[in-house]
Amino acid sequence: MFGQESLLPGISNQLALGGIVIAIALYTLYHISTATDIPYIKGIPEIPGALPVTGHLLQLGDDHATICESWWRKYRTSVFQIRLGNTRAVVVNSFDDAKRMLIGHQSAVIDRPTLYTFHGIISSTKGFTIGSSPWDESCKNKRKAAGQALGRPKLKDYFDMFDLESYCIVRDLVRDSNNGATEISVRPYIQRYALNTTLTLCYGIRMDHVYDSMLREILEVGSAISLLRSASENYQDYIPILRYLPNNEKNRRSRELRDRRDKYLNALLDQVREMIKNGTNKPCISAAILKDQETKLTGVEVSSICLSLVSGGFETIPGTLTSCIGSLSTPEGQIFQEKAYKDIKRFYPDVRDAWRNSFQDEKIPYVNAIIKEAARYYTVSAMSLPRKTVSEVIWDGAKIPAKTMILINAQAANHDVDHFGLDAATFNPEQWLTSDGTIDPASEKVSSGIQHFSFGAGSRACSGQLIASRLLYTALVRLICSYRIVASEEQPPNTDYVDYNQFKSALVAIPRDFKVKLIPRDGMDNASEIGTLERCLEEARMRTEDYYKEEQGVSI
Ligand code: HEM
Repeated sequence: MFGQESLLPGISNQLALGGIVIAIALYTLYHISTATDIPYIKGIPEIPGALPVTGHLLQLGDDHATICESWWRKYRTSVFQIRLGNTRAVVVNSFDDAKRMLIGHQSAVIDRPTLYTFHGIISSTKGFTIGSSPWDESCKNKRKAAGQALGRPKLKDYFDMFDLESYCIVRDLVRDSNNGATEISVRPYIQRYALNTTLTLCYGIRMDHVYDSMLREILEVGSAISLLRSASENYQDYIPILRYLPNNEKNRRSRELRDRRDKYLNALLDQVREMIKNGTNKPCISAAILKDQETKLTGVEVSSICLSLVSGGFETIPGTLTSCIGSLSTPEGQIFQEKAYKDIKRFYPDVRDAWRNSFQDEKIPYVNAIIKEAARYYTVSAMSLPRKTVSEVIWDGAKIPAKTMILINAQAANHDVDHFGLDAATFNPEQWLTSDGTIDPASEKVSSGIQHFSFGAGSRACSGQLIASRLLYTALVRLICSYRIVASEEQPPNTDYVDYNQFKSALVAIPRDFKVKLIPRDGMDNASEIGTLERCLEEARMRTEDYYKEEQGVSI
C-alpha cells in the first residue's frame, strides 16, 4: 500500500510535467508557426482565418487582387493586414486610400521588399531591376538614369523608332491577314512592338520577325520569371522551411531561367561593344554608358537599367493594348472605334497626316480617352509592385512600422465604384470626355492628379509611363485608321476585367488568346480614299528605310 501511495503522486507529477512540456512545445510551435517579420499592427484590422505557417496564403489563392477586393467589401475596410506566411503585409484597396498611401506617405513607402527567390537566386548575377530594387544610392542612380532616358524631352529622339515599329505592326498584319481576309491574333505583333522599342532604346538592336528565336526567348524567360515573383507561385519566399526541401524544383528552375537570361543579356551587351568597336552602334543607353568613362554607374547597374526597361514594357504594353483591341472589337467597342476614327479625321482630314503625326503628339481626345480607359479597366499589374515602408506611417491613429510590406490593390482602386461610379466595371472611354468630345482638364477624374493606378503613383511610380502612352497612342491611331476591328465569332475576346487574364498569379496579366477580323477602311466612306493604306505604308517604309537598313539583329 505504502509503495502504491507513494507512486501515484510521482506518476501524476510526471503526467503534469509531461502536460506542461507538451503545452509549452505546442505554444512554442504555434508561436513559431504564426510569427511574422513585423508583429500584429494594432488599429489595422486583420482578415480572420489565417492559418499557422501559411497565414492567408491559401485563402488568397491565385488571384490576390480579386480576393482582397472581396475582403474589402465583406469586412467593410479598405485597408487591412494579412499574413503571407511569415511576412505581414498591409493591403490598400480603395482609390482614396491608395492615393493617400502612395502620395500622402510617398517618402515613407519608397522602398521595395526583397524576396528569396527573385532577389537571392534570379537576380544574383545581373543585379535587381529598378522596380525590384530596395531604395538605396544605387537605386537612386538607376532611377535617375532611367528617368532621363524615358523623360518627355527625350521622346523626340525616339520618333524614328516609334514610326518604324508601329509601321511594322500594320505592315505585317496586312500581310499575315491577307489584308483582312483571315482572322488574326494581334498579340504577337504587339509583343514585338514593345520589345523592339525597349531593345532599341537600351541596345540599339531590334528584331524584324515576329517569331524571331531571340525575341521569343526573351519573352518566354521574362514571363517565366514574372511568374516566379508572384507570392502564389512561390511559397518558399514566405515559408522559409520550403527552401530546404530536397530537389528544390523552384531553385532549379530559377537558376535555369537566370542562366538563360544572362546568356541573352550578355549577347546583347557584347553586340553593343562590337558595334562600338566597328563604329556602327546606334545611340542607345548602354552605348552611351559604356562609352562614358565618367559615368558613376557600374556594369551591373547598366545591365540592371536595361533589364528594367526591357522587362518594364514587354508584357505591360501588350497586355494593355491587346486587351484594348479586344474591347474595341466587340459590338459596343465598334461604336467607340467609329467615334475615334471620326475624331482622328477631325484633326487630320487626310489619313496620311494622321500617320505622319501619330508618333509626334497625342492630341486626339477620343484616342487618349480610349488609352486611359484601357489602362484603368485592364489593370495589367493588378497588385502593382510591392512597396515597403522605410519609416513609420501613422494611419488613422495606427502605427505601421518601418519595414512593413505595403500592397496596393490597383485593380480594386481602378474599379472603385465610389470614385468611378456604378459603371466602374464597364469599359467606357467616354467617362474621360466632356459632352463636346474633349478631355475635360477640370473634371474630378482628370484634375485629381491621379486618373488611375495602373502606373502606380508617387515616389516609385512607373518610369516608363510617358513612353508607354505614346506607344499605345501611335499604334492605336494607325490601326484604327487602317481597319475596322471586329471580334472573331469562333474565338472572341474575353473582356471581363478579371477573367481576360489567363495567368492570374503572374505579376503582369497575359490576356487569353483571341482573334479579330480586320476590315480595311480604304474607300469605305469615300471612293477617293482607295489605296490610302498602301500609300501610308509606303511613306512610312521610305521614312524609316535608313533606320531599317542598318538594323542589327543578334543571335544567341
Ligand atoms: C502599359 C504599360 C505599363 C504599365 C501598366 C506599367 C506599370 C508599372 C507599375 C504598376 C509600376 C510600379 C509602380 C509603383 O510602385 O507605384 C511600374 C514601375 C516601373 N516601370 Fe512600368 N509600366 C508600363 C510600361 C513601362 C515601360 C514601357 C517601361 C520602360 C521602358 C517601364 C519601366 C518601369 C520601371 C523602370 C519601373 C520601376 C520604378 C521604380 O521602382 O522606381 N514601365 N510600372
